[in-house]
Amino acid sequence: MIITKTFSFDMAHMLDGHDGKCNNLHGHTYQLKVALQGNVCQTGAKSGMIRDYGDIKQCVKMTILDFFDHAFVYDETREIERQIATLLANDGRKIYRLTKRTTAENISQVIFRLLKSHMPELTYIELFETQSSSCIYGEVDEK
Ligand SMILES: Nc1nc2c(c(=O)[nH]1)N=C([C@H](O)[C@H](O)COP(=O)(O)OP(=O)(O)OP(=O)(O)O)CN2
Ligand SMILES: [Zn+2]
Repeated sequence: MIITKTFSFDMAHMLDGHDGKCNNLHGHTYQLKVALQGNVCQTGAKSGMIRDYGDIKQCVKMTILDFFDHAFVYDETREIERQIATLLANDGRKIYRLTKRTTAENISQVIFRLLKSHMPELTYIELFETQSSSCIYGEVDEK
């Protein structure tokens, strides 16, 4: 049995060196689906639940949304992205640093690993960059 919960956040990024429009600074409203698999609790306040949806919400907020929502997420290996991030940070704006390109694939890996350390039942995530483009990343990929 798998339970899922879906979140939304807005994020600015650029794919420096991309051979198309994504070379430019732009943003997306990402949809993040998290999926958890585990034993259903049999007793107490959480009886009948794998994990309380409210607890999942709290965890995703504190671990992901507080950092990514309305942030400029950048690849520290790219000079121009670093310069923009520095400019924004010096003016008190929200930035988040990755050590690689901010593709859906790479962001998914980062998000999965951050969440997994707080929610061991996490099985996979699906990150929608647009309504028609998503990346699924999970335990199978980790092994
Ligand atoms: N495999 C990947 N390809 C692309 C990524 C990515 O993360 N992984 N990212 C981009 C850009 O960020 C771009 O903003 C999104 O590209 P695209 O889907 O082409 O954008 P559209 O606005 O045209 O999306 P529609 O859903 O088709 O309207 C590029 N490629
Ligand atoms: Zn994009």
